Formats: sequence, C-alpha cells, structure tokens
Amino acid sequence: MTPSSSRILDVRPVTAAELPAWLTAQKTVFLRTTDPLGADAQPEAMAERLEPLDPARTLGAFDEAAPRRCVATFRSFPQRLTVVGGATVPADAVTNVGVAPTHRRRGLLSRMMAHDLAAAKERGDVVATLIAAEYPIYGRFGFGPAAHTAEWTVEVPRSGLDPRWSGPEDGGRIDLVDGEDVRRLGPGLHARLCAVQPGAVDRPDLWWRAATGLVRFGRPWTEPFHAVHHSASGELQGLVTYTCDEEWGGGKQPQVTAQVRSLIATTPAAERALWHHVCSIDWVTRVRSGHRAPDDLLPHLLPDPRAARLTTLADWLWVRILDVVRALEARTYESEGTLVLEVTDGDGLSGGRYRLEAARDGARCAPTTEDPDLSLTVGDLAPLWLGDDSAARLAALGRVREQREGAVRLADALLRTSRRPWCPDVF
Ligand SMILES: CC(=O)SCCNC(=O)CCNC(=O)[C@H](O)C(C)(C)COP(=O)(O)OP(=O)(O)OC[C@H]1O[C@@H](n2cnc3c(N)ncnc32)[C@H](O)[C@@H]1OP(=O)(O)O
Repeated sequence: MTPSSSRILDVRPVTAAELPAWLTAQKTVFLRTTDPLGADAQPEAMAERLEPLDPARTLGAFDEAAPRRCVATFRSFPQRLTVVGGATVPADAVTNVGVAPTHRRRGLLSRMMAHDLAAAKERGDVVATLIAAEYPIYGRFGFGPAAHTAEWTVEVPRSGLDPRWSGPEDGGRIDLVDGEDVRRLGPGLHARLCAVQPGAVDRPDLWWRAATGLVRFGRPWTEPFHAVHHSASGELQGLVTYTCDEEWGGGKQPQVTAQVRSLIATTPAAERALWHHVCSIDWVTRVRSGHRAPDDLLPHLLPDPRAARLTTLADWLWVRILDVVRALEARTYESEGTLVLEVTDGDGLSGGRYRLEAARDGARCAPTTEDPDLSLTVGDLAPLWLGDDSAARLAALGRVREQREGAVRLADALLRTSRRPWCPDVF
C-alpha cells in the first residue's frame, strides 16, 4: 500500500461545485459535532454558508486517493484595517484555516498560506490579518500579534454602582431596540468607531445580518437584547448587544449572567452609560464583558474596579505586513524623527532596509542603503506599527536589536500610542 505521506495533494482554489465538500471539511477540521448543513439545518443554510465564499480566494487541498474529499481549507476576503491616526489600509483577512487530522504536518497550511500571501501582495494589500486559534501557528509566516484582547467578569453586587441608577445623568438616553434597528443604525455607528479606533476592521453587511439572527448559518440561535445610547443632543453614540441566561441560583432569587456580545461606543460617556446599563439590569448579578482592549475603561468605570475579574488576556489580531512602505506611511506618529529599520522576512515578501521620516500628521518611508538604527523581523514590526507594544520591551526580549544608541527610545517616542489598539471582532 502507498504510504499516505507520498500521495499527491493538489492545493488550489476550489470550484463552485466543490464548495459543499469544502464546507464539510470545515466541520471536520474544527471538530464540529453538528453539521450546519445536515438534516436539521434550515433549508437556506447552504445559501447562507456559501454567500461569503469567493471561490477564487477559497483554497482547498485534495488527495489523489480520494479526489472528491477536501482535506484542507483556507479562505481570505477583502478587509479594511484602521491604523494609528484613523486611516485604513487594505487587508487580506485570512480565516477558515484547517487541515484534516489525517493530513496534518505535511506542509498543506504552508502551501495554502504561500499561495494566498503571494496573491495578496500581487493585489496590493498592505497587510494580511487573522485571529489565531493557537499561538505557535502563524509566526513562521511573518505574522505578529498586533492587538490583544481582555475579558472581564463583573460581580455586580460588589461593583459599588448605584442600584438606584435609572439612566445617564447628562441628558443622554438608552433605549432597547430590535434587530431591524440594529441593521439600520449599527453600520453608520461602527464606521464612526473605525475612523478613530486602530485595530478595528470593517464589518460587511453579512456581519450585521448574522449579529441580528437574520442569517444563522444553520446553528442554534439565542435572541439577544440590543440597547442604543443617544447623547443629550440626540446623536447615536453607542450600541450594546447582550444575552442573559436564566439562572435562578437554586430557586431562591435570580442570579442571571449577562454575556455582552458586542459593545461599541464613539464617546467615553456612551461607553460608561452602556456598561452601567448592563450592570444595572434587575436580576443580573454577573456581567461577562466579551472581547475588549487590554486597556479598556470597564474596570475603572466601576467604583470598585476589583469587582471586574480579568478572565482572559491574550493575543488577538495577528498582522502580517506585506508592504512596509505603505504600512508606515499610512499611520501618524507621536513626534518627529528619522529611523532606519532593517526588516527581515523569511518569505521574501517585504524584507529590506527602510528609512522612516515620521511626523505627527504622517510620514515618508523609502528603501535605503543607510546603516540601520534598529533591526527586527517583519512579525515583530507588526505590534510596533499598530501601537500595541514598545520597542524597549521587544528589545529586552531580544526581538528588536538596537544598532545605534538611543534608537529604541526614539522608536518608542515615534511609534507608541496613548491607547492600545483594539479589534472588537472575530473573523
Ligand atoms: C485563522 C484561522 O483560521 S485559525 C484556525 C487554525 N486551524 C486550526 O487550529 C484547526 C486545527 N489544526 C489544523 O487544522 C492544522 O494543524 C493547522 C492548520 C494548524 C496546521 O496545518 P498543517 O498542514 O499541519 O501545517 P504545516 O504542515 O504547513 O506546518 C508548518 C509548520 O508549522 C508547524 N505547526 C503547524 N501547526 C502547528 C500548531 N498547531 N502548533 C505548533 N506548530 C504548528 C508545523 O510543525 C510545521 O513546522 P516545521 O516547518 O518546523 O516542520
């Protein structure tokens, strides 16, 4: 019998006819026990699952011994990523990555990634992005953890929040709305958030339909609650979506946990009001925050911040810089200065020596032959570029090398930001 490792594996974009096999492979690689396309699925489930898939950017691997069975999946789609200063860059968003357990560790992911990144570079995308299932997978492909996530669990009774609170004191108001309202109001609000939030990514129309249950991908659906915040002048400034369990604490009294699915706000006042709203719902004794920035305001909005227990602090958005010049020119800087960066890239996509002339309102960047000030990998450039980490910290870890005295301090003066980036979404 032919050893399995010697079978020929074809890695390529799938045809439209192969998409169902590709979706079945997704179920296998993500260890899903329910089949979203099985007998209990909604009739429209297949159409919904197929909607976001562009066959040209949906890669599969096929084994010649069973050519109709897809054994690996990979997909990318166009995305806009907000950078420091509020501009956006075109990103190649990578998702649905998986290799069947029978075909792992034979280079299938490596081949699919090489195919996709080459196409992204050719297309002119500035970066590739993804949310990593496990930390060790993507560094080898030039990705670096560029934004982190934090989740808190708030024990409401010890938070110190005034239980008599009945709404914002500044003339603003909070209203419960339905899914249709969210689909109408949410995209505009989110676009305003993206204009000021480094690390945020655009939400396609499908995101809003999925968040409001209009599209369910054949999975069980729990109807959430939605609340919006308007300022005293009537401007929409925030939106929270949350679910509640029905825990009654042994029948004595309600002990409900509210799980926040999404909370976005364009002002601190709206952010404060919406957290206060969720933490002051009768019966709710515990609030799970969902994915927030590591320096989120939440704990410190509570009179007793220790009522917010940090339950997750982890890498979240990974970024692979494909075009160093456009990436560095897209963002703004905290001060003025010139830095020569030696960027190494094992895949040969974006390495080189670059001279950055940074200023508060922008920058110029170009390849150079001057002596470098700092050297680092393209993966380590990502968290500096998006403002998530400091050059001093990466230098202490041995990942940034200072070639000219004072260069690390200068890099931090230029690149560091007053708030950390935040990607509110999973994709
Ligand atoms: C963006 C997203 O979609 S995240 C979701 C990622 N998918 C999953 O986690 C699903 C379960 N896991 C899998 O499907 C697979 O194991 C994958 C996709 C993670 C890896 O696919 P493979 O085809 O086995 O990877 P490939 O053979 O190309 O490995 C390349 C290198 O990465 C290493 N590697 C791959 N996966 C892992 C891992 N999970 N942990 C540590 N190292 C890993 C391999 O050992 C190999 O190292 P080497 O070059 O030193 O030999």
